[in-house]
Amino acid sequence: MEGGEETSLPPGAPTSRLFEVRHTPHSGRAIFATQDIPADTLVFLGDDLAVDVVLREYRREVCGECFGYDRGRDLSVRDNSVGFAFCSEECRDQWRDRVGELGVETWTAVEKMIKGRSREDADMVDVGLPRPKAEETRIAWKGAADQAALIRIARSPIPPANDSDKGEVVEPTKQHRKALQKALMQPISPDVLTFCISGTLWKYNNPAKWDRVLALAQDHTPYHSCDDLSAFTRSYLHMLAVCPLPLLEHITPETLFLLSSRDSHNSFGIRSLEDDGSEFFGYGCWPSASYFNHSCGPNVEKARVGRVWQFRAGKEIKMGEELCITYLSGEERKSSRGTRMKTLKGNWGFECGCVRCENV
Ligand SMILES: C[S@@+](CC[C@H](N)C(=O)[O-])C[C@H]1O[C@@H](n2cnc3c(N)ncnc32)[C@H](O)[C@@H]1O
Repeated sequence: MEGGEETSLPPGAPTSRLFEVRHTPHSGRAIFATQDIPADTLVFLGDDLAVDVVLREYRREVCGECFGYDRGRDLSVRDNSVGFAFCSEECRDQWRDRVGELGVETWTAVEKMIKGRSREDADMVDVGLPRPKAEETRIAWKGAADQAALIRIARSPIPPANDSDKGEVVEPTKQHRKALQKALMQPISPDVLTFCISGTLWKYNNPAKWDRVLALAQDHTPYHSCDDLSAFTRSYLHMLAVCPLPLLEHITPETLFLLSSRDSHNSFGIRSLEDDGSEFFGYGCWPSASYFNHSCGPNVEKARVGRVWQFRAGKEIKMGEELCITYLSGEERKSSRGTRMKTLKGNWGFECGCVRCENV
């Protein structure tokens, strides 16, 4: 939304006596100081993590709940059935409470599928390939729909013969079971699958908060490449093939696409807390924290403490000034204007209009 015509606060936007969210002509919604803010003031805590991915290669070393990490050592509390490790029993219990009984069942079913494979398929890294356009994306999801319909029937419970309220029941046949087997034989992309499961479970557990995700800035072409898009449609079918039955109606192309389209321009990297964040463990989407725009000369510093982002004034901020963080990683911040512009355009899809870039 551009042009300042919209005045209402989007659901889930951050609120504070220190700042307000307003529309800007060129960079969407942004956060502006409503009073002078002294340096080092804690301006906001973002604690509403909605979707998170701990990359498969870090699952033994990074706590599934608080993202704690001990220099690459395997964590002490392993929950092999769900495929996560935790730094303490407390973290494991919190994780189980958060995902709920259906969540635990889901992760268990998915882990069983991944472990049953002779070879784990790696997620592709495909930076720089052409992104599938909206029409290609629509066609790919439509292509998955026919197989999805067969899998749903293969997994539908058959009501007892004397059940008078049968409705339109299609009995599963060989064709339906074959579609399910075919889906299971497709390569698994564990990190894409994790993203899809995490988001679907969050939506299932927090239906009233879904509008906070929908309110975020969206990317209409969120898939990095055709391979990435295909990893999502395969993950959709994998989920339909193994997730517990009560979750099936919640696993839809619409939900998975909306998750990607909002995550794309709003996710934060989950990185190591030391070494300038050199280890990239995964990423997550915190809707309230997604209203900070980027500046190449930011006045707000962000730091992750467990599952929470702390935002602090990095310098004195005057009333009316925009509060900005940087989206660039350590090394990227030191690069030239041209390189920064290219990185921001490639990763976040915008031409940086920050004061540092404009003043060159
Ligand atoms: C995490 S969101 C920030 C909040 C966003 N402005 C909104 O309305 O929801 C990131 C998006 O904000 C916009 N944005 C952030 N920083 C910007 C900047 N320095 N120049 C131009 N656009 C920017 C881009 O559209 C970017 O993809």
